[in-house]
Amino acid sequence: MSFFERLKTAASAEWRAYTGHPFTDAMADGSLPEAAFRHYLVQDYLFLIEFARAYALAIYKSPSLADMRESAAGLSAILDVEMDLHIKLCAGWGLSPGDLERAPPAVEMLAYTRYVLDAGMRGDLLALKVALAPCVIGYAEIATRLASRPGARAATNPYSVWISEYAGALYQEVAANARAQLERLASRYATPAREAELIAIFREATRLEADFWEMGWRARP
Ligand SMILES: Cc1ncc(CO)c(N)n1
Repeated sequence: MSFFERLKTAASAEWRAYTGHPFTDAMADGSLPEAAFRHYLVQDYLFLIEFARAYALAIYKSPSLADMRESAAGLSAILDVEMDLHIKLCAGWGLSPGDLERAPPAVEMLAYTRYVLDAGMRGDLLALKVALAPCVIGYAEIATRLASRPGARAATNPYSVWISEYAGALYQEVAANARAQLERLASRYATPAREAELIAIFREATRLEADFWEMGWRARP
């Protein structure tokens, strides 16, 4: 079993709660109230700013130049591609990038990003990449599942743009690269003695991902 499969198996309850959250199903069938999505997306913009910092930390923590380049590509995928989706969707509600940056941060956003940054600061690159794994690999898995639902990508679904972005080839490739790098790092740095510590980080980050959906879900009118 691959390292990532072992992490997922060890945190299967948390992984299910995250990847199968009702918020995601409501995006697929278009029934999610706009207010909930909007609250989620504004907080997700703030989240991505902090995640960009986490990728910058991963560059710093990289033992090799190849690792450095991988994290630099991840950083660029956030700053130059993913955030454009948020800017475009929020512009439709009359929100500028400045408005988004000034939004009051929600505790769920703070808890998740602080957790990942802390795991990365006290740990090595593998620990940091384990903390980042639920994010990028999880969204790729969620979007693929949602895209397979009938009507999910239809123009009548207000969330089709979001689903198509994360189910699209570009994001799927970012996730596949992240997964491949995780396996390479695990083969170099994961020891049986470290497995419990790494599983604990993965489980906690996955739980905080589910809490992030829950934050949006609670914002339904
Ligand atoms: C909360 C959260 N997790 C993962 C992703 C994927 O990058 C995102 N944009 N937001």
